[in-house]
Amino acid sequence: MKKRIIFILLCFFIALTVISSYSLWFGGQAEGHFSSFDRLLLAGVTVSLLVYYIKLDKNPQYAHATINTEKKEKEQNGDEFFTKPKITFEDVAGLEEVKEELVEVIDFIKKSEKYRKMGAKIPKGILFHGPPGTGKTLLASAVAGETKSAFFSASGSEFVEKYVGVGAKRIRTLFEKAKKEAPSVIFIDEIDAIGAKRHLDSNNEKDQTLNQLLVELDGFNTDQTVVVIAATNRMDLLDEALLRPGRFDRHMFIGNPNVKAREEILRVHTKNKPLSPDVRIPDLAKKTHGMSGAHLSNIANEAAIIAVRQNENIITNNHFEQAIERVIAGLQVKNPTILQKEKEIVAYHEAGHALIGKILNTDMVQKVSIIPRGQALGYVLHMPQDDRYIMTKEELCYKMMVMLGGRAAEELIYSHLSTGAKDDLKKVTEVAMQMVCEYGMSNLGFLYQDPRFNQSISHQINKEMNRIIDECYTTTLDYLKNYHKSLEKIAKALLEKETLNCDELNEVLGDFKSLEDELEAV
Ligand SMILES: Nc1ncnc2c1ncn2[C@@H]1O[C@H](COP(=O)(O)OP(=O)(O)OP(=O)(O)O)[C@@H](O)[C@H]1O
Ligand SMILES: [Zn+2]
Repeated sequence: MKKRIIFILLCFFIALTVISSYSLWFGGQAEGHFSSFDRLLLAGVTVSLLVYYIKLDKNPQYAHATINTEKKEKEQNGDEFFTKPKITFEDVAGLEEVKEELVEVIDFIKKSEKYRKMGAKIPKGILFHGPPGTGKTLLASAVAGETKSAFFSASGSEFVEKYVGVGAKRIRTLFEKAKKEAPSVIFIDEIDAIGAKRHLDSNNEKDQTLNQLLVELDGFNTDQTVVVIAATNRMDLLDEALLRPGRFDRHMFIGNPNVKAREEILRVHTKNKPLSPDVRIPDLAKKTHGMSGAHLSNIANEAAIIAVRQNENIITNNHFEQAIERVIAGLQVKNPTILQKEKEIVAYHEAGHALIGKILNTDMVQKVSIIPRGQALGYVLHMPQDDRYIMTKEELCYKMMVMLGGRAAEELIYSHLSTGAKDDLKKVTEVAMQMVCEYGMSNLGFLYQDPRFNQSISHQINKEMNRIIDECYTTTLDYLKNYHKSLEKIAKALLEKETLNCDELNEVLGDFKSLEDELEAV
């Protein structure tokens, strides 16, 4: 309203100024009505009004109408997804392994010409998967920031929920725009919203959107530097077509941070905050086991808010304690003492797996961790091995013993059983079943057995499987008893650091001798 009144006034004064000058320029009738002073005054008012009007026009409050039309135009040509982020890898704390993998992609975007000359194809699709709030979005924008690329960010749910019927069209526009602005990074968060498994009988909006996405992924040429990054918390839901080579074929797991990474994340988020000397970031990192980067950034922010509310100009350790309590309450996490006890059990369980692996010298342990991942409370990652087509009976037994190492360690240390070995036991049972029924490696002889067709023998099969598993378990327990000190060492290190890589594990074990080494020594 105000803007309109000023506009009318402005027009009026411009008209008056023109009329007053008319006589001056053309010697007209009006000469007698306007003195030189009047003309000067009129011109002054007009100029002031003009300046005021321009100022109003720039004020967002009054520029609303213009913004709305601009927004509509942007939606039509895909600009609504577009930004040029300033974030770099420095703003992303931890996640070192993922960053290392991404360096290659960054190099490609920066020096795409060099790669193209060699006939190398651009790594097109990258899939970030892992729990929420772990920095997937942050990392994707950092890739754009590091390479000074255009960043197009959209969420899968936007394509199906808000714009029913136009999802496919919007995907097309998004890719067209990104190609035009290349080098560019397209980020599609919550890809599962459009990329979930398709059903044969349906041809709904979602399937059309997904089909369009597949077409676009297949469609771009090698001379266009466009990298597409998608993110999901539910990789298991995705349609296999999306994960095929040439589409999202590079999968990177973005997990919750370990204690060291949590410390770094807290440092990033407290960088510009006034901290009291009693705030010890390493201690805060220890207290926030199992939390994501988003939780930690939330804690830093909450602590600052609490300090302001208490009229203090510096954030103290007490403020952080309160903030952590609030976030924990929000998460409805079990109380910290139970949490600590469970963490210990998980530490011994995972240490058991890793140690049996080392004793038997089976697959090389790449990483041991007590940070929850999916349904598992901890995990041991083995070095990817060459494809094996044949395994000996001994190797199969070793495999089962590594799987049983978790449960055996729990029994040895706590002498009671927990539910934590469910998955291990399932896998062990499968191996034992194959040994008895398919590989002829039991007292039942060489016959291929199918318990579904031969009910009468299923009792004997179960007995054999039990015998094999029991023997493996007893040996595993004996090994752990003999190597008790090493088990303690690994568990303690895990409780302290939460993850151990191959070198760190070897360091913890010191001059460790595997069974093979021992035998050789004899
Ligand atoms: N590694 C990290 N370093 C610094 N800050 C982090 C990190 N991880 C998460 N954060 C903080 O948490 C916020 C949320 O992270 P982000 O949106 O990237 O998570 P996400 O994995 O994409 O989550 P979602 O799966 O819910 O989309 C970030 O804005 C940042 O403040
Ligand atoms: Zn286990």
